[in-house]
Amino acid sequence: MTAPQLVVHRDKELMALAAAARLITRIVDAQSARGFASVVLTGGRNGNALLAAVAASPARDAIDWSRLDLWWGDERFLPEGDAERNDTQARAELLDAVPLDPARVHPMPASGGAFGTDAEAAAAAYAAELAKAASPTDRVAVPSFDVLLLGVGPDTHVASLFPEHPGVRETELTVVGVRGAPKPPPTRVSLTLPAIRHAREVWLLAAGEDKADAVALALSGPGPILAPASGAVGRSRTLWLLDRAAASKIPPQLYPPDVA
Ligand SMILES: O=C(O)[C@H](O)[C@@H](O)[C@H](O)[C@H](O)COP(=O)(O)O
Repeated sequence: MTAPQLVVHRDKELMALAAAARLITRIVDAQSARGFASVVLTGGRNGNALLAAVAASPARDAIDWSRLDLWWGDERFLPEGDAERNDTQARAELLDAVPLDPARVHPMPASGGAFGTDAEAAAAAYAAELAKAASPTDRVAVPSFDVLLLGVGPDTHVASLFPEHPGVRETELTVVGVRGAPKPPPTRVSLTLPAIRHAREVWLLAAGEDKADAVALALSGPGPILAPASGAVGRSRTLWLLDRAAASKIPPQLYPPDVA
């Protein structure tokens, strides 16, 4: 397991711009190497700010949008088109402005659709969609995502995996229904840690003073049950993208780097 890499930017605006540049480059590199790229989006303010910065980037069309697979790490289990849904917000920030192949965009099911209010059935359907896209070499039934983006909650939650809740304890399923989420809305669908950990790279986004305790706790290694963000690690890279405020309580032995 790779040690987390920390990158601290002056403020959340610069963090979003720098993360967008980083994501564009990572997608272009993946497409150049393998002909396509696979990215998992996150909800939340920092995730949306990153998408807005990609949309505004002069380099954005270096990406071949027709060869980009988009998935979601979690979704608020609300009716299709609801303004609070992560995919609704992602479409407004970026997706509706770029020529994606709709067949390669995989929103999580909405409530009131084919699965009614059954979040567990919706989760099982998304797990099946992920499994179909996985390759025989994938040891977990999800594709080898190039980048899996995660916002980090003030309680160290990532996706819809909350401290000491059932979802964060899941070790077999790749997608779960979530009920009673502390962050509204209460019913959600979420990737689990086994699915998250199958990503080549996991990028965690946290900005603002209100995340400083969560960042410091997650990086101190209390284990994923107490701090789900600490369990969100990539196979080849785990990158924390922070602003100074969110990094302000990181233990000194972890950051800033010792300058010889
Ligand atoms: O559905 C959601 O709400 C998100 O997926 C959630 O995991 C979010 O990323 C964090 O709560 C951080 O949100 P902020 O970036 O807005 O603080």
